[in-house]
Amino acid sequence: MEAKANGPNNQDSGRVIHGPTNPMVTPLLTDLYQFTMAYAYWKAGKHQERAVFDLYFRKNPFGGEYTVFAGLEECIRFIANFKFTEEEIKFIQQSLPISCEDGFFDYLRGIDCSNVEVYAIPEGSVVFPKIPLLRIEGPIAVVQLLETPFVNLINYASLVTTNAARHRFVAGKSKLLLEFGLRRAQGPDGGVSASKYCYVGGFDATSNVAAGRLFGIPLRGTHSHAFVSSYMSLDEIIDKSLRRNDGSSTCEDFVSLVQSWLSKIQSLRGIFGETNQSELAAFTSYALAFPDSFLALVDTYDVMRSGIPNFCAVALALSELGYKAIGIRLDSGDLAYLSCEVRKFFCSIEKEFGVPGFGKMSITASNDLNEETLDALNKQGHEVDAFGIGTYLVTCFAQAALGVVFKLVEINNQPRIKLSEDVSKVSIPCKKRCYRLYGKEGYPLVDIMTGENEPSPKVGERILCRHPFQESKRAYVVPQQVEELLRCYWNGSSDKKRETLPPLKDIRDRCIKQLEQMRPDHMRRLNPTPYKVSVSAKLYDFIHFLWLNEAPVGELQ
Ligand SMILES: Nc1ncnc2c1ncn2[C@@H]1O[C@H](COP(=O)(O)OP(=O)(O)OP(=O)(O)O)[C@@H](O)[C@H]1O
Ligand SMILES: O=P(O)(O)OC[C@H]1O[C@H](OP(=O)(O)OP(=O)(O)O)[C@H](O)[C@@H]1O
Ligand SMILES: O=C(O)c1cccnc1
Ligand SMILES: [Mg+2]
Repeated sequence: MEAKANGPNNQDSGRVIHGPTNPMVTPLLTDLYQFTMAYAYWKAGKHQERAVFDLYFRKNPFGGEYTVFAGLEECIRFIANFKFTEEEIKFIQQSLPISCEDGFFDYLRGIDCSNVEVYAIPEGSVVFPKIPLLRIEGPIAVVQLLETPFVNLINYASLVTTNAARHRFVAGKSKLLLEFGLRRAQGPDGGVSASKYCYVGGFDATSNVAAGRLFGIPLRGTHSHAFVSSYMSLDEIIDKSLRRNDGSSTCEDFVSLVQSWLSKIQSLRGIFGETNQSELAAFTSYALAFPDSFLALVDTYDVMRSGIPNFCAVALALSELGYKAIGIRLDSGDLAYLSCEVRKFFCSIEKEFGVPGFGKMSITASNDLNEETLDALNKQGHEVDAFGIGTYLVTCFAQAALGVVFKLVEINNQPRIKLSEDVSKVSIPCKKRCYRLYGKEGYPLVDIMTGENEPSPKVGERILCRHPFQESKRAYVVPQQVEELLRCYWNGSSDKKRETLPPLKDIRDRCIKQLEQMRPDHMRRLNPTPYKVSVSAKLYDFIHFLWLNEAPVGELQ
């Protein structure tokens, strides 16, 4: 699925930067108006003017006070290979008015991103509203064409990474989190991207095999109800033999061994009803196929009256042959109550039959889980070890989009501002530098934006941090650590040093580490404290000077 690499400078420490993961990501994956604007810039002779754009979002998603930034690598892969094919040029020509001059299409033929620079916050970082995630500088016509694909590549990636991180936060560090969303995702790219970015956000594994291959994400899975209901009786099992785990001998009739264990469980536990025999057949058959890693879905008929005794009979038979079953999955019912009942049952079997570790077998839960249900389970008390989460996670059910924007902040070294009746939509002008200032306790305290040529904040030196728009909101900070946020990830064909693209695992590690470093009150689900985002005193004054300059003075009649 990797597109060919054909860009101007697509070497990363000697490695080729491949095209975007999804071959649908081409220079045509943009809005028509980017081409009409590019034409108008060209027609006016303005297309080479040097522009600076900021890519940022305005509000944290899911009612939270943090966001995890993701999608950067795909953006860099895109620009490293940005080049129109002849066929694409023809299509653009057909799509624009016939009056558009041929010279524009010759211009498009020649463009790539060798004059573009991208500064970005490292992927996997915790980020906040208004701070540029990317600062893109280059010829205005080219950078304009990048707006839509960049916003597209970052919006969902950051949203779903944040969603995954929030699920991880509620589930707790010790739980195994499995992403099961492919079937419910918004199309194939939604599915593959979800698997990639849920891993970044702290999930442990995915059921999505394509994502496992593309990104090296661990693959995990159980089995479905169809497997259980496809069996009618134990007679269907033809080859009943199973070699002992140590290879010393073979049990010729594993089915009978399972049945004898089931009788022992029934007599010892005083269970008089019959368990479902087709379910027993399915479990036995699955154990014969995977004796080393037996895990059964136990809720097809009745969890406590059938699924669990059947599972235990198979697991005990396996144990007699030296194998250790993994555990069960629950996919319906009251997951808190059932998981506790199952754990008690496992523990009693461990005691009654003297099978060490039986009580600790893994309990996986699935079925329409989300942050709220995980939270409810925690409050009730449960015995679940692993959660399989699909629909709510990958569709980002609680919030449809992050609302990433791409705004012009400077052209030909002239700062630009976008005004709005809604103050939160006023853009912050100038090519900027951004810093994270850390406090005494090691927590990030505030992010601050300054003009490009202002001196950087210094450790131990007091600096005034101002709310960009509210005059009365300001604070002095003496940082204990200063981290510059924007780093160079793309510098066209220049020799300037740039960051290499880290492996996905490193992006995930960064995300987990940064989330752990946040002050807990920013992270809590109910009424979290907003993290402060500020500007320097100088930038504050400039924003307001420009604002007054650009806003027309009204006239009262
Ligand atoms: N103890 C619990 N506390 C809060 N929510 C729970 C608890 N146990 C399960 N849930 C959630 O309740 C919902 C139950 O859904 P629903 O009633 O549709 O399923 P079900 O009847 O259990 O199973 P089926 O899929 O067979 O219909 C799911 O979203 C599940 O995650
Ligand atoms: O519930 P989600 O978070 O989306 O997790 C994935 C779901 O997909 C599977 O079955 P499916 O939903 O296809 O069938 P089921 O509802 O009958 O279990 C699985 O059993 C989960 O229920
Ligand atoms: O492996 C599983 O149990 C699984 C995979 C996808 C969806 N639901 C369950
Ligand atoms: Mg379901």
